[in-house]
Amino acid sequence: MSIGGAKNSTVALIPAAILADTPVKFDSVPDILDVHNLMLILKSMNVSSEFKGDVLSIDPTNIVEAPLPSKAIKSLRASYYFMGALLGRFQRATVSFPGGDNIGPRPIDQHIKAFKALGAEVSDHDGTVTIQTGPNGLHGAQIFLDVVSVGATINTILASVKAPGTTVIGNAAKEPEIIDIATFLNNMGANIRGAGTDVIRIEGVPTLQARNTHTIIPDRIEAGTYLSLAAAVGDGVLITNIIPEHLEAFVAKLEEMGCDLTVYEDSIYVGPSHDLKPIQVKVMPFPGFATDLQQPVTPLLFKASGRSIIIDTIYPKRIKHIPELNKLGGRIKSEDTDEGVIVVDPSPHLKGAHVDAGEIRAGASLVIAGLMANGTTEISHAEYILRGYGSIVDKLTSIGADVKLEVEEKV
Ligand SMILES: CC(=O)N[C@H]1[C@@H](OP(=O)(O)OP(=O)(O)OC[C@H]2O[C@@H](n3ccc(=O)[nH]c3=O)[C@H](O)[C@@H]2O)O[C@H](CO)[C@@H](O)[C@@H]1O
Ligand SMILES: C=C(OP(=O)(O)O)C(=O)O
Repeated sequence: MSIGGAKNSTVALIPAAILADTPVKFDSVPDILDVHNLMLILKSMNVSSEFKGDVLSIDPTNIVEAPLPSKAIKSLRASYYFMGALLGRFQRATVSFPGGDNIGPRPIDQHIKAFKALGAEVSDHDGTVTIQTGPNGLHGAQIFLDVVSVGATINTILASVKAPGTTVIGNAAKEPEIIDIATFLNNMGANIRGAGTDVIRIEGVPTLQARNTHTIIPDRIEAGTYLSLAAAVGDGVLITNIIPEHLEAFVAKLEEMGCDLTVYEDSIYVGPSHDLKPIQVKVMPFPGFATDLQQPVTPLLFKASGRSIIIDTIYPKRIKHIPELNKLGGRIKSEDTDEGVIVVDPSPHLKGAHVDAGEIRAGASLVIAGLMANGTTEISHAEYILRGYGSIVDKLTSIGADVKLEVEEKV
């Protein structure tokens, strides 16, 4: 089975495309709902886009300022990248407050702090954020983020990449997706240094022009999800198109449990698991164990010989999967919802049931547990899963799972 392009890169690259003065092309684009919703948002600005195979072509050369469709904006978190991208393009932006999955509070104060430092005025009325600049537009600035935020780091890059002067982002997030966005922009003529470290320096440039197709990095969260699935129920599965360096913390934990993994240059083989040990996982910003993988790893912990503990320091309220997994026979509880402590006890007798996805990664954990369980599991609100797992039915079928999608709804 092969991993697709990273959702969290793609959903930033598409808004970033409107900064270009030429058409832009991406390949290795995952066929996920978030991409289709972003294409609707582009259309509302007269930006044409075409998605064929795994190539997405975007032509922003006739872009106009227009109200953005609020249903599409609310369907995904990453619509906040239009704040930074529109600011970079037009020196102003009006975007409704982004949606995204319910995984606890998700403030955007650090994004706003950065826009203000770059010279913008920001106001928020009835869920719509209006960002304006004076006659001189944006300018470079020194910004130190109070919390390590992927979204605020990328949004600051988008807003400042064409702003005259030097911008320095301190305490920047180091996720691989940030490097991917910087690579795309630098290949168009941007001057961004330090992406992937916690200090990023940007010299503003007047124009960005695409000269080649940008290949999106593989999705490390999709990869981690299928690694967990393969370790939990597989009889030997090879997962290809992986950058193992992006999954070191995750792979280390699976090895600590006793999973049988062989890591190659760009693929990982997962052998059948026997005698798994419990683990303690503390979620951290990259290169730590990703919060987006705490739910997908949980069903695997059911197979361990003792109690495992997960502490989600990033989203302590990311617990929508718990009651649903328990309906399948899981034995999980959230002990301290302020600290994000989740306790997972051995749960060897899973039984199919009707459960609700609730959000993307909770949904992914239910798919894994459903495949581990005896009998049939029916997952409602599967559209959350389709937000981020391209061709999931085909991929699961290719490794022998019996899965079907009954109704394909948009979020
Ligand atoms: C589209 C996308 O890339 N989504 C990912 C991104 O979300 P997102 O970019 O929204 O997450 P952040 O990295 O910004 O959030 C990290 C932490 O900082 C806090 N925070 C963030 C911004 C802010 O202005 N103020 C603030 O307090 C958040 O509440 C959270 O506790 O990174 C998360 C953390 O790896 C992942 O779970 C999401 O899958
Ligand atoms: C929470 C996630 O996505 P988003 O930030 O797009 O809601 C995720 O991918 O796990």
